[in-house]
Amino acid sequence: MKIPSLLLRFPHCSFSRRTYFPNFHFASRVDFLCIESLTPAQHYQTKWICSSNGLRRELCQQVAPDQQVEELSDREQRLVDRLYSGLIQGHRACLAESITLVESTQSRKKKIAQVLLQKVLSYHREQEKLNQGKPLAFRVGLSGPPGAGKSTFIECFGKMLTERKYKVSVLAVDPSSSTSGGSLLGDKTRMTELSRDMNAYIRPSPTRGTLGGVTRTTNEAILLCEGGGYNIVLVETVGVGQSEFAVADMVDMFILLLPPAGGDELQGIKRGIIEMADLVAINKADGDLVVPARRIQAEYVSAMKLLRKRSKVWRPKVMRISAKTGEGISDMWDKMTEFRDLMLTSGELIAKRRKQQKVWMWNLIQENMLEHFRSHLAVKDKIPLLEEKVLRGVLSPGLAADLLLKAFKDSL
Ligand SMILES: Nc1nc2c(ncn2[C@@H]2O[C@H](COP(=O)(O)OP(=O)(O)OP(=O)(O)O)[C@@H](O)[C@H]2O)c(=O)[nH]1
Repeated sequence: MKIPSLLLRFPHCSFSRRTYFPNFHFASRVDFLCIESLTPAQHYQTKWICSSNGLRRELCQQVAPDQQVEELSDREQRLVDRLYSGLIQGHRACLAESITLVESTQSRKKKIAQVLLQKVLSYHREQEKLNQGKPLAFRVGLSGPPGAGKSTFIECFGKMLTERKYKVSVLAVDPSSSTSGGSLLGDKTRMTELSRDMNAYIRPSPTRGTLGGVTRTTNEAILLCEGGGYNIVLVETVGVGQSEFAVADMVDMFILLLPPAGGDELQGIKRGIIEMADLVAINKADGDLVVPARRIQAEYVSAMKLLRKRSKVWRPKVMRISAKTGEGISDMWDKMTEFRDLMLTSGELIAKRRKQQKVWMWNLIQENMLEHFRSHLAVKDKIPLLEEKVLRGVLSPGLAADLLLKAFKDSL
């Protein structure tokens, strides 16, 4: 294996490079060694990481951008170039068009979208290197039951951030729109003031697709927003389904927004979501609702003490805010930046992002494999027949699955 370049090296550790690369004449002590190699034949980039735990190989990039570019027609290439340059110059129209492209289910458009994404990723890597390896944007997930005040909060919070010279993008994940035909997020006029702000970009939820599809495009939309210079990316979801679990796997910090109501009114909220929250904000702590908000805050503070510790440096916080009056919003941002800084300096943020990349990869594989399986010639025609036999009870589901899987494997 050709190992062309040494990227990182941290001193202070007892670890001999000679152990792993006998042909290399190494300096004696290194803590962490990271070597990247690009093997064009294999079409992927490999990163070798040595630590005191041994040597491991990580797959980093699918394909170098210029290898894919060759496959595009001149017209498609011009489209990629136009979107890319518009995007990195911060044109909102190009960002919107790029997100529409990644949301497309048409195979040619999907291919063009992947080329664009690769270009954006390369740009992203360069920018991160210039930023001393620190992430360019803070990715925040926001979830809460309908009526908790998410739009009111985003409007108030977003305006505060743009006034502080941040560029904010808001992405909505709402797979309910694909199943129920109506969108909980995005349909009505929400965040009217923020949507007029030149330093904010609001993307309503895509109106079709499975949860897997919507989350894939949301992950890609996050990258595009970051490429467009947005340094705060808010991903909003309704906390009554599965989407919030998917969102928690895309962001640096996960926030749960709750109204000052207990028990019955929060039935839809799953316990699991509370466990994922890095910060719980009890909204509407104004007027007559201050007292119930205090009570709910105390309840959550004690409940969260019992939860499993997920970070070495951060204990989830419970705060009271009012999105209507703006009270507590600035303090909440202070807590959020405290979280980001602690996670960054401890290395947990980077580790979390790496893990998320892996989850993302497996989600994509799962989704694509199933699609590939269902449409494969060896099984496509057999599926209706076997399904029907399973429905009539003349064939067990296990045996039907075995038959289909065998037909698929034999054809490989
Ligand atoms: N008193 C008070 N009311 C609030 C506050 N924030 C939101 N509301 C009200 O709560 C209602 C719901 O607010 P939204 O912002 O639409 O809530 P949402 O979570 O976005 O709701 P969905 O769009 O249905 O998911 C509205 O009538 C708001 O005016 C607050 O801080 N205090």
